[in-house]
Formats: sequence, structure tokens, C-alpha cells
Amino acid sequence: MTDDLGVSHGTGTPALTAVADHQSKIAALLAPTPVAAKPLADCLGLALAADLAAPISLPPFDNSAMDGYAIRSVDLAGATPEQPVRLPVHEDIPAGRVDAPPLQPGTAHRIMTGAQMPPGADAVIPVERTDGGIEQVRAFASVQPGAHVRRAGEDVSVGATVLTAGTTLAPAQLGVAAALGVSELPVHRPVRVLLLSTGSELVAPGTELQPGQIYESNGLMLAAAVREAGGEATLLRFVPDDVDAFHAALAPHLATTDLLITSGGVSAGAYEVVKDALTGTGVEFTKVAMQPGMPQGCGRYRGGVAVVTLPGNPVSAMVSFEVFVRPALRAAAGHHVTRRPARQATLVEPLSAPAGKRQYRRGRFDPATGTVTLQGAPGSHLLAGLAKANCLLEVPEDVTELAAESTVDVTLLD
Ligand SMILES: Nc1nc2c(c(=O)[nH]1)N[C@H]1C(S)=C(S)[C@@H](COP(=O)(O)OP(=O)(O)OC[C@H]3O[C@@H](n4cnc5c(N)ncnc54)[C@H](O)[C@@H]3O)O[C@H]1N2
Ligand code: MOO
Repeated sequence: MTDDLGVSHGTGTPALTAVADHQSKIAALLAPTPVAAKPLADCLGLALAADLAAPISLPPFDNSAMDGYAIRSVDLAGATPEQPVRLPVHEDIPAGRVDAPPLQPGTAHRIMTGAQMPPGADAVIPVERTDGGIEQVRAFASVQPGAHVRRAGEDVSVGATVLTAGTTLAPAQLGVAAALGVSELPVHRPVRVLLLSTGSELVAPGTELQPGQIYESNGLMLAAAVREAGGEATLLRFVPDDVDAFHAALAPHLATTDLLITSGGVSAGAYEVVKDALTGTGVEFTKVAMQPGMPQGCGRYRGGVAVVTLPGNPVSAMVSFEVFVRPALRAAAGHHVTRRPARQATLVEPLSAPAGKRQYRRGRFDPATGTVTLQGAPGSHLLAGLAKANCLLEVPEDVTELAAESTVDVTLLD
């Protein structure tokens, strides 16, 4: 028997965990977050926790769609530029005026966009089709009954379901809630994520690199990914490679954390602090049949906080976040849409992939041509390729070669 490194073993080599199985395990770790009412201004990006029924109709009353004159359409029958119809103007109705007297036959009320239609009028003639008169008006065209009138309830009828539970609240959803007079909405609290990065070679961007050091990037990148997914992120960087220091760093945050995400320190080396500290606390480590992102772990720290341990290689960490964490995080925070948009695309160049692993390559999808171009080699340290990519290509476990022009599944990242 030969393992994924090409090394021969006896029959005791553990099988790789399937991607779907690890996804399910992580999804099962996160319970739905609590629900609370929040002011609309604080709801952007959160998931609505209950259907929203319209407390009023929209528009609430019949109103004019144009600046012009409220009239009876019969009074303008036959009006043309050559033979205009002349009507006396009795009232001015700006938006907000509600005491305009009923329109008498053969007269006009000057009316503004959004103003309530006066009783007796059945249409509006826009000012551009008239001479714009104040005392009297000459209309140069006829209009159909109902022309330029916005009817009460034509957008929303009172009681109708306007937004369903699980909707992610974006500007338009907040807009319609405000238009309905709703000031706060029941929403799920975001998942509170503690990000922890270890590694004695890591230093903060902005400082000078000493030999053997690299800049810490996973923590910042994953914190941004958590926020982009609608979660709350707290970042703990430069936790020393020491088991006691690791537990001490965690302790003050446990009561306010739903999910701990670590990166690094989980593979097969001698200084794997995450693995050393979390083994025996309820976290299990495994190798998943994917590339990048093979070394993974998850569980509950001392029976409480959910834990996901991501591999340290930066591309592995980000791809693993996309595949395992992001959908679980969104589901727990009540979002019905947990997955990013998927497309099928035509591969521009051939590629090779390892047998028995699902490969995620970084690509640029061109929506105009439906093609996808690889961004860099498969190596999981190649962060610049990820930064140029707008999608992940998925090569199934049983596929080792794809010719140019093959159809591939891609997940859009932006
Ligand atoms: N003998 C084996 N070696 C390795 C295996 C294996 O199965 N057997 N797996 C390889 C794979 S695949 C991966 S992925 C990595 C995962 O390693 P770790 O999760 O233990 O991560 P580290 O060793 O701590 O770091 C890996 C790499 O990433 C850099 N790193 C780590 N954290 C950060 C950070 N916060 N910001 C930027 N860069 C970071 C670190 O410097 C290393 O270069 O293991 C392989 N090895
Ligand atoms: O899984 Mo590692 O993620 O191949 O670099």
C-alpha cells in the first residue's frame, strides 16, 4: 500500500478523511447563534431571524409619479400641441399636503411627485406636456386614466411577507424595512471567532525581518475572511510555541468565543504547539483528502468552545477556511445562503492533480467568455496567486489530468 507521499506501508496506514465528512463535522460543532432585535443601522450583513410581514401598504396612499397636474383624464380628451386644453388651476399640492379639496370637473390641481392624489382626479399630466401655468394651465396632450398615478399597495400590501427568515440583510432589504416604518429587526448575533496564530518564526508586518523570520499573514487574512463572512473576529498573534503559554493565552477569551480557529502547528514536525496543546482536550486531528489543506483538526476545547485547526501554509489556511469554516459560520449565524456562487467554466490550459485528493486550484474566471485561467502552481505557499484569483477550481478526487477546454466547477470568491 502506498500513501499520499508515495511511501509504502503495511495495511495499518489510516485512510484520509473525505472532504464532505470533515465539512459535516465542523458544521455540527456550531450551534445557531442567539437572536436579538437590533436597530436597522446595525443590521447590515446579519441574517434576519423571522419573516417580516408588512405593517403597512406601500405606497401607503395613491400618489403622483410626476411633477405636473392632477386632472380628470376625460377633461384632456383630444388635447394636442395645436389644440391644447385650457384648465384653471385651483390648488397646489406639494408632497406631504393632505388637505387638498376634491378636484372639480374641468379644473386642475398642480401636484408634485409623491404628493397624495386629490379625490376626483384619475391621472396626472407631467409638467413637460403643459405650459407650466400657475393660475391656469394649457395641456398639450391627453392622458389615459391612471396615468402617472402610483396606486396604494401596488408595491407591498399590508400583511404580505416582504423578507423571509434567513435573508442576509443588504442595503435593499434594510431600505424596504425602513420604508415600511420598521425601526429594528430580529437578527442572529454573528459567530464570535478567536483567531490564534503560533510560530516562533512569525513577526508583525511593519517590523524589520531578521534571518529566518517571516511576516505573520494568516491571522490578519483569516480575521478578514471571518468578517467578510459576517462573523466577529478577535486576533491573537504571536502566541509562543509553548503549551502552557498557549492555554494561558486562550483562557481570558473562552467565555466570549464561539469558535477558536488556529493556523499552523498541526502537521508532523517536532514543534507542533497547536497539536501538542489541543490533543486530549477534545480536539481530533486528521488528514483530509484534499490539496491544499490536508492536515486538519476540529472538536470542542474541554467540552466547550468549538475549535477548528487549519494548516499553517497560507493558501492551505485560506482554502480550508473557504471549504470548511465559511459555510458552517454562515449557517450558524442564520444565513440561508451559506455557499458562494458556483459556475461551470472552460479550462484554458491543461492541469494535473493528485489521485485520491480533491484539488482546489486558484483561478481567474472570465464571465464574458466563461473561461478560467489558473493563477500560479498548486503549492500552498504561493499566496500571490491566491491574491490574483477570483475563484477556486475544484478537481474531483478521481481526476488526475484535465485537458485544455475541459469543463470544471468553480466557486466565485468575489
Ligand atoms: N512530514 C510532513 N510534513 C508536512 C506534512 C506532512 O503530512 N508530513 N504536511 C505538510 C502540509 S500539507 C502542510 S499544509 C503543512 C502544515 O503545517 P502546519 O499546519 O503544522 O504549519 P506550520 O508548520 O506551523 O507552518 C507551515 C508553513 O506556514 C507558515 N505559517 C504558519 N503560520 C503562519 C502565519 N500565521 N502567517 C504566515 N505564515 C505562516 C510557516 O512559516 C510554514 O512555512 O505541513 C507540511 N509538512
Ligand atoms: O495540505 Mo498542505 O495544505 O498541501 O500544503
